[in-house]
Amino acid sequence: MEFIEHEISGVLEIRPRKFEDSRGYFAETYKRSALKERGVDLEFVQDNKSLSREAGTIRGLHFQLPPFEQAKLVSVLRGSILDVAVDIRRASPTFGRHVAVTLTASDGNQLLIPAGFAHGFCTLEPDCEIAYKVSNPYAPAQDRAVLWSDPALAIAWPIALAEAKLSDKDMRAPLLADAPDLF
Ligand SMILES: Cc1cn([C@H]2C[C@H](O)[C@@H](COP(=O)(O)OP(=O)(O)O[C@H]3O[C@H](C)C(=O)[C@H](O)[C@H]3O)O2)c(=O)[nH]c1=O
Repeated sequence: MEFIEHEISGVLEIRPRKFEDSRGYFAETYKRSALKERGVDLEFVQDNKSLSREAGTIRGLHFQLPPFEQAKLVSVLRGSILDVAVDIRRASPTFGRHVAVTLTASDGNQLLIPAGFAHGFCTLEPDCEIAYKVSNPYAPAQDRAVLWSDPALAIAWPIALAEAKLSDKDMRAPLLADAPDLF
């Protein structure tokens, strides 16, 4: 399992080792002890999966407020996504900055996103299926979003505003500067 640091401390790209043979491959895609050895001691309590049928689908930027804040371990089962984590901790020196990493089923790379970050992705091809672990259960009352296309975030999404496919909820999300509840 290889760990790759990115611009914001705590956000880690993970590349599980693939054991390939004539049948295909085997990979350990999550090992608590390996994360703990890397200084990441998280207990994941829920697994999620989503399928997005069209390329250019945006899901996010979502987060849950304390006491149900969620760290996430994101994997791609089919297709490829641009995965984005935005630091929304007001006291953080990297508040409002983001990490964007292309995750693909073929690479098997993952993104570990600490609590205190808003998470979202854009699909890069049709029929993208993602699976992700979260460290707190779903809590609708604490579920929040900030606008994926907020100019202040300067996220280089691979899709024009008018072409993105997203939910009404995500269309109506507030700008980061206007978000009432952050960390
Ligand atoms: C997140 C979640 C949702 N739901 C229900 C609530 C809705 O009726 C339905 C679709 O939910 P939503 O539109 O929020 O799904 P996504 O847009 O994929 O949201 C996710 O997308 C971004 C990328 C994330 O990081 C979050 O984990 C999550 O918010 O599933 C549940 O029952 N449990 C859950 O844990």
